[in-house]
Amino acid sequence: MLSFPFEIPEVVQVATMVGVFGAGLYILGYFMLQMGFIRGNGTLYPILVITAAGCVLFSMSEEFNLAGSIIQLAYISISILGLLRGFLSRHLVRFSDDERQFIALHLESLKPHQARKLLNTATTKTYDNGDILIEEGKTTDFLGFVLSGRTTILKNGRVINQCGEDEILGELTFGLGLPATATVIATEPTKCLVFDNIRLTRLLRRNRHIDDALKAAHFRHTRQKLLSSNKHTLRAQRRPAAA
Ligand SMILES: Nc1ncnc2c1ncn2[C@@H]1O[C@@H]2COP(=O)(O)O[C@H]2[C@H]1O
Repeated sequence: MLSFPFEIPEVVQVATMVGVFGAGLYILGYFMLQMGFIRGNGTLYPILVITAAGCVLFSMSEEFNLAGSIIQLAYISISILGLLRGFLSRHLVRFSDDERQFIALHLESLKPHQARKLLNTATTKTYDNGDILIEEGKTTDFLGFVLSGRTTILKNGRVINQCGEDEILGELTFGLGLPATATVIATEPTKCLVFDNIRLTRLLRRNRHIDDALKAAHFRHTRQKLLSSNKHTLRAQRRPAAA
């Protein structure tokens, strides 16, 4: 029991007050977690738990309780492990130049460890001139990012656009199980980051943040494609008139 040079009522003993403060922190942290204000795998929640557990543990100096102490020590240890894991996954992730090219353009809102998870579902593939990446009308599981080269987009056998470096292909029907809206043919040796559909779908189902970031990237990109497609149509319409 803590002793003080002056008399204070037992109910406001420092250790008790610290314990009550710790209990308050536990409740506050859990409330914020359940309300979605903080994330369980972020930094704030484990820090709150460590502080709360430390306070409750300190309050037990008044009256030792083995089971209570074990729980507090376990909370502290697990939270430290969680913080360490978060730190390592944030600071030890590495990307290849190709992956960095994709992240810089389309995944800026993702944290490095989230981008790493997403890119773990992709591999680099090369296509020769004339290779078909996607066939119109067929259900495709192709989702790729063009690292270099050139592809031609055809609809009903007619060229409607061209896509090259830094563009996404297969995004219009990805995850929808619908037939591809166009045929995509490599018209130069083309290198792409191609996502493994099954692994990617599994990851997106588990991780809403990555799913949102990828959908946002597809949305922005589709907008750009629409503008470039409009330009392509205008150019094609002008050509016979100029001839
Ligand atoms: N007008 C267009 N301009 C550029 N790319 C297109 C156009 N229409 C379709 N595509 C691409 O061709 C792909 C065919 O498969 P998806 O429909 O899944 O996704 C499509 C787009 O990535």
